[in-house]
Amino acid sequence: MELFLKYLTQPYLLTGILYTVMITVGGLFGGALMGMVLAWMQLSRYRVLAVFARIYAIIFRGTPLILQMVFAYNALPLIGIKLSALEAAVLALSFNEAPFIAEIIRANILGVDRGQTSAGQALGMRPGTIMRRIVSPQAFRMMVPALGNEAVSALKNSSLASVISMQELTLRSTQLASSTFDFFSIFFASGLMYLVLAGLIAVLQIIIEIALDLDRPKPQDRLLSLMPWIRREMPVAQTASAAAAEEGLEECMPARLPPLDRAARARTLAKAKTVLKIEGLVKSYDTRKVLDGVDLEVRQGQVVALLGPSGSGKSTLLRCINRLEGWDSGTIKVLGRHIGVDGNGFALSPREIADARAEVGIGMVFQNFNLFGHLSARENIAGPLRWVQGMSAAEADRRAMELLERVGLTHRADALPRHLSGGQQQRVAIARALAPNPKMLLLDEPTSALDPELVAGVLQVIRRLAEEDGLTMLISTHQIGFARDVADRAIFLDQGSIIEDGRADRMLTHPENPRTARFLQILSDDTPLSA
Ligand SMILES: Nc1ncnc2c1ncn2[C@@H]1O[C@H](COP(=O)(O)OP(=O)(O)OP(=O)(O)O)[C@@H](O)[C@H]1O
Repeated sequence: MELFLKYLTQPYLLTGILYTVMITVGGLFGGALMGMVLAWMQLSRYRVLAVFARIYAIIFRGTPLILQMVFAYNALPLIGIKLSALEAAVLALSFNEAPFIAEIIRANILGVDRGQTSAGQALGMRPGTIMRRIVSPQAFRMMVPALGNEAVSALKNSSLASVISMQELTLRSTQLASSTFDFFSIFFASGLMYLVLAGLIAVLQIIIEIALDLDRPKPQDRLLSLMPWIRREMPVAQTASAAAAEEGLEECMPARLPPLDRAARARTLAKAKTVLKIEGLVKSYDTRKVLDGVDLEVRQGQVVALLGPSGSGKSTLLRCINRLEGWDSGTIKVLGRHIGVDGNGFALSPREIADARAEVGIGMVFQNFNLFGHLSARENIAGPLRWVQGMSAAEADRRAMELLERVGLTHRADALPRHLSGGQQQRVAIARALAPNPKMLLLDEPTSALDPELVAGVLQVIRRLAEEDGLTMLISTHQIGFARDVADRAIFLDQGSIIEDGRADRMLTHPENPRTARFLQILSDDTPLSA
């Protein structure tokens, strides 16, 4: 025991720890930098970069680190690169760690829901902004445990540097043991030192996880959770009316509003300019045609309900308009401008498409809300205003609160999306889409992911946009009553083609095409007709 304690505090071993830490930290730092580059290459749309990254991974994951260290220390001098033992160890460990860290980064980036990227694109964010502001913060939170494992593994691998005479902890323990023959005490002490270092990594990992935890309890709650014997005062259960007020529904659910003055709207719309013009749009996935020659013209202020059976191509059509999808042939012009193609007919880069989206101004609301999961309701709105429109923080914040007030959610401004109900999330998503004052709003089944009691609040918000703002809207919906009351025009899509197009109130009560009639009949059997 005495000997063990002596070795535990011996300067010779303690300085060995210092080298071990230097190799580990250097290797991890270099590995992380190279790993980021490799991950970027693998995710790049340029296939050749991905191939290079793969070849690198095969070589450095497939050969032992000990050989790589020997190569860096003994072989590199042959081509004029002379490194100290420390430099060679750090270099080899960096090259060895890089493909493992790259895979951790890549897996977690791919693990972020695709809808987050679509929402960023629809808001006009450039690919770099989406990666930096939306994807990376979410991916990093998920990759911390795996990076912690990698750090412990690098710590243990640093002991292989003893093979190139690096004076780290393992080599010094071995040297000491061979001169004193006190193997047990020395290796026991050195093992304990490795354990302490690994423990420090685990503590650091926990601290980072707590710091990044969006749901972390307030400090006083955390203290209380360590003392389960202390009984906490619990909030009294909500009454139904309090729950409704919390939902913001009271304000959003007045008695059903009177129908639109269709004659007046028709007169205004007849004079309005064309906002959207689609000609001969054809889109296929593999060999299957999903849109088959769609022609459509929408005027400013017009509210168009897009109806059709599941799989008829409604979402695809909306995504094409915003260039979230490419297509095979045909043209789409928004306010006279092609999104995705320059004046000479050449395809734009993703960055140029993002700028075009932001300039043209098309808002998009998704079926699954696609709020940015790591940002509060307020930041979901204010963030894109700062990053895309270049607004000041104060101005963006003011606009966010103004819009949250419009959708009845100022009291939930600082809540994370996952702490909001589906209806509240969709209302925040609508506020976010409205924030940059879009010329046109595309809504892709905005209520289909909601519980029935939350649908009305969202529909009322949309209806106000039509009536009070005169916003041009294209809404894919199965809410026939809502479409009949709010839309000026209804379009029925079947197998990628528009088979009926007319005044919403007429078409939805007296459809001409038998397939429209059958579809409406099925819906009316299943769902209540009014919003
Ligand atoms: N990324 C994709 N890859 C392959 N096929 C796809 C893809 N996205 C959609 N599809 C197919 O295209 C067809 C049209 O899909 P779309 O989502 O546009 O229909 P929809 O009318 O919006 O349906 P729903 O009402 O169920 O949302 C469907 O058959 C769907 O399976």
